[in-house]
Amino acid sequence: MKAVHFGAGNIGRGFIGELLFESGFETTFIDVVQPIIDYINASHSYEMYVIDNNYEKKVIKNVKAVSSITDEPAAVEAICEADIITTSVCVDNLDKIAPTLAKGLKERLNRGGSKVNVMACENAFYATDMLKKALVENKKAPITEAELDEIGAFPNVAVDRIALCKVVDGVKIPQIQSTFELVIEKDKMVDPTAQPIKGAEYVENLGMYLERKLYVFNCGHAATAYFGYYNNRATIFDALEVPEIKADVIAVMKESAMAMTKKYPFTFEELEAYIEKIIKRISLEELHDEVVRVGRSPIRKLNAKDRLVGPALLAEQYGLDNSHLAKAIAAGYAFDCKDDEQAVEIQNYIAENGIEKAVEKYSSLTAEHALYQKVIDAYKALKA
Ligand SMILES: NC(=O)c1ccc[n+]([C@@H]2O[C@H](COP(=O)([O-])OP(=O)(O)OC[C@H]3O[C@@H](n4cnc5c(N)ncnc54)[C@H](O)[C@@H]3O)[C@@H](O)[C@H]2O)c1
Ligand SMILES: O=P(O)(O)OC[C@@H](O)[C@@H](O)[C@H](O)[C@H](O)CO
Repeated sequence: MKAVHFGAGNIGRGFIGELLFESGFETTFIDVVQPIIDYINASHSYEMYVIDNNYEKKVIKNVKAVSSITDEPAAVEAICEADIITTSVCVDNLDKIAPTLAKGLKERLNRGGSKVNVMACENAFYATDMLKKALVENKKAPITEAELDEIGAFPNVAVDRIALCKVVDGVKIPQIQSTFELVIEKDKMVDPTAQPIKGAEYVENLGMYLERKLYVFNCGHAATAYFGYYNNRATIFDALEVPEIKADVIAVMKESAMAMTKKYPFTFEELEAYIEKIIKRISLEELHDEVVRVGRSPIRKLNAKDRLVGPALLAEQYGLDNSHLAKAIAAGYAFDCKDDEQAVEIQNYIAENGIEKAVEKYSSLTAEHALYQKVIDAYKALKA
């Protein structure tokens, strides 16, 4: 069995690549970073380490890598031959992989190939749907929605594993936490009874798992990163060592959890137990997970559908308290990390246009939302 995975980064190699290997796939990674491609091809294997298991070394075999920049025909060929196609490139890059993927799927269709599952393993609100939209909208390799439906199936996915890396000789080597969850939208698969990736869960009600992951876990994680950054803490562990930050983060997660209980059949007690488990996982000292990694790409994270504004709006819709979420969003707007392109863009925009216009532009909030003024007030309080 053959797999194609776009993005040989922390999650690509440290999570999806491992599960594909354990499930018997021969995986072709498609990436744009030549040193990673060369490293994988040197031995057709790669190493990864399990942080919370005494850095146990795992070797993942039966892999190769191709560059979509210098060898797109090889990428297209791999897509034509694949039994499954996955991605983990960050949703901001889905439009960049779309032309190569579209070219491959169109060629597969022209050759009369079989229908293939395509899944975007990204932290976002229904990332596979976003990928499908990017495929249809890409101008370089036109493909219609009808053609996509003829050659592919597009299940959404919830993806959970803390995957970091250590740089050795210029190559990022994945360092992962043992706990993981990969939840797949069963009814959208080519064959809803098949379970091609071992270790994954196949469910009919993905929404509740996806939103719990993004709106509770990633929500609390991002809040920790932004509060921590504001308070000059380097890592998530350091941030959660500060009792006030920890209390605020738990309050943020509970506001989000309360909204989840209105939308889905979760009890608040279940979600409290989930929050406790997540706080334990993210505050493991050995992770050395930097607040700048967890807070990265704030334009993406402050989007109305993403992990902070998404649950805050949901809480508002149900008439629930979202004041701690508003404070976390404000801290996101205060994230002035110079090494993060998106943070620099937001800071420049705020400097030129003010926080009000920034909140309108990046979070699509207007004075019609009660949340709008709460975020602005919280931001001004932070800056006072
Ligand atoms: N790291 C985690 O703990 C974690 C956990 C769950 C989900 N995720 C999600 O997984 C995705 C990837 O995160 P990551 O931490 O692995 O990031 P990463 O930066 O380590 O990996 C991204 C990879 O994508 C590659 N890439 C970028 N643009 C590309 C393009 N146009 N074509 C091909 N490859 C391209 C990069 O070179 C890199 O190797 C994100 O959506 C993230 O939200 C991450
Ligand atoms: O990957 P991002 O940038 O969407 O979010 C940063 C972290 O919250 C994220 O990578 C978590 O570590 C991961 O989602 C855990 O499963």
